Amino acid sequence: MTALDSLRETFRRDQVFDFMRQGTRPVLPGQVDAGKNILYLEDITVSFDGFKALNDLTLYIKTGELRCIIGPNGAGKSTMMDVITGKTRPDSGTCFFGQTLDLTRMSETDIATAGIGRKFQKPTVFPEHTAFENLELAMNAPKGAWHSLFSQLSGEQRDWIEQTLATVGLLDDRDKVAGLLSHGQKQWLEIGMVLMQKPQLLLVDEPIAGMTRQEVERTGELLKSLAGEHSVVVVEHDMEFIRSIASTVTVLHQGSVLAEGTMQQVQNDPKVIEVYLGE
Ligand SMILES: Nc1ncnc2c1ncn2[C@@H]1O[C@H](COP(=O)(O)OP(=O)(O)OP(=O)(O)O)[C@@H](O)[C@H]1O
Repeated sequence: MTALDSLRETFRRDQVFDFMRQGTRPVLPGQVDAGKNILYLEDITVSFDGFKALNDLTLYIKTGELRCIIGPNGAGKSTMMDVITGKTRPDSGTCFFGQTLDLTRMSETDIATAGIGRKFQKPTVFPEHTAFENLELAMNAPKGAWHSLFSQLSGEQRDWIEQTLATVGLLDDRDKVAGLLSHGQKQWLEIGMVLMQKPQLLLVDEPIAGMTRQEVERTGELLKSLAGEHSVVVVEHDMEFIRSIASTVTVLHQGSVLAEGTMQQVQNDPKVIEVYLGE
């Protein structure tokens, strides 16, 4: 048994919490009973026309950590994110959020409500609305735009929007329409929009594509600052960026975990070198 396998065995959810396997509890926002880990993917397989995009994938994300997922094109990174958010259902395997929420049995909406937010690669902000309004719309998204148009913000809601603007570095641009923000600022605004739902787990797809060097640095700082209060999973190709933010890196290859450890450990792993050189 390799060191990675024995680590997996130690943390297998069914060994640590086996009495809880019977079913899911009702979804209550903010009540995910995360322990040491917030996310448990075990033996996940996803096939597309017989091709295994994920192949017995087992992966755990610790509560409050910032984890980077890397891997060559087609390794299964997006498919893994799709399984976590309920967009893709696995053929087999389990995917638990906290110790009791079985994500494979929940709708995409219920998963989002339970506290998993995803920031896609392409920003989808509302360009005609200000940064402040974008966050207001995101806060009210579950209730619909109609509610947003005709409801008054409470002081608490206003504070939360302002606090989020500060977190993503857009307080000075709060009244600027999003269409006029720089590419990097649009990305931060969208991260802010996801944060409005107070997710415990934040999934971020390739956050720095197309950013200037300075924007890349600020994005790294932002993601690091979100870890702790949130668990953050970042899929990214840029090794320099990953080295600057991640303490733990997981390398996917052909739908499974090839290696896991610090950037230095995975970089020196002969299996990883072979896969990347072979690209
Ligand atoms: N809906 C689908 N139908 C058929 N094949 C798919 C589908 N989605 C993904 N695949 C295949 O599954 C494999 C894994 O794809 P996935 O997008 O998860 O990889 P990735 O690691 O995110 O790649 P990239 O870094 O290029 O985004 C690829 O070979 C892809 O072609």
